[in-house]
Amino acid sequence: MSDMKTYKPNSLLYLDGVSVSFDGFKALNSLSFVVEPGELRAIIGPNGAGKTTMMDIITGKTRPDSGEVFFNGTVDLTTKDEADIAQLGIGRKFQKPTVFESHTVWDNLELALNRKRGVFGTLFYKLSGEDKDRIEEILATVRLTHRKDDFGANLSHGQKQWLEIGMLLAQEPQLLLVDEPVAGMTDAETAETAILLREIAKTRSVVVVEHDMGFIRDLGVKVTCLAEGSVLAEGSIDFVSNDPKVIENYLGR
Ligand SMILES: Nc1ncnc2c1ncn2[C@@H]1O[C@H](COP(=O)(O)OP(=O)(O)OP(=O)(O)O)[C@@H](O)[C@H]1O
Repeated sequence: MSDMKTYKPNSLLYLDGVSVSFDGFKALNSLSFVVEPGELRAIIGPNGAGKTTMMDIITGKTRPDSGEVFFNGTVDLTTKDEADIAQLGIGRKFQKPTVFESHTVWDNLELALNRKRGVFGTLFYKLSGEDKDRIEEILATVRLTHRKDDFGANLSHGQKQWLEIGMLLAQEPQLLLVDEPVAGMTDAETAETAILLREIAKTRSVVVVEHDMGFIRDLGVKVTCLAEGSVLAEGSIDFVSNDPKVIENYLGR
């Protein structure tokens, strides 16, 4: 029993019975789910279901009142602060893009690469060939090679979102949490984002929260539907979207 408490086999992210209340309101109510290494997971659910709170718990912004949160099978995230958790390899992309508008796409990525090194590393830092290769690789992944010399300000909304995903990739997270990436994107950008996230999930795990059901369908991965702070249904998009509880609480609204 005690072994089970400290080792969660074959999980990159493990939540069990996580609850948190704000002024007596249960934002999370015994939330449990597991993300495997290399998995891309989609999270859906109505407004107020607890999706943002769930990400706040994983990243150490909010502490659960009860429940277990483990990273990589053994690391108890409830004992770590936000900086520790980022350092452990959990990256979070908020809904609004926050790229440096007066810097070029390339410089944004270079800055993100430097951030990983910390102050001391940056002091004696000169861009190595290896770093340049990594930036080129990230540019290709986030579809911005042709825009590398353009200022952040001149990118489309979708391209800003991709650049920010690229900036997170520069920090080599093992787990990437992405909040509503396609809100405000064109249809073409939305379709491309599904492909892009699938590519990214070949080398790390990704958890993506979205309301856009067409996009979720394009992802073609396991879906977890939250409602009232816990899991309502989980499985393929067809399974989840045909669940009467999901229709009643979310899709049919
Ligand atoms: N810091 C807080 N203080 C008080 N209430 C909060 C706090 N954070 C979240 N809540 C409440 O908890 C509930 C869950 O909110 P949460 O933002 O996690 O839902 P969500 O699924 O992300 O919704 P949305 O799709 O609208 O982003 C909401 O009713 C919200 O008002």
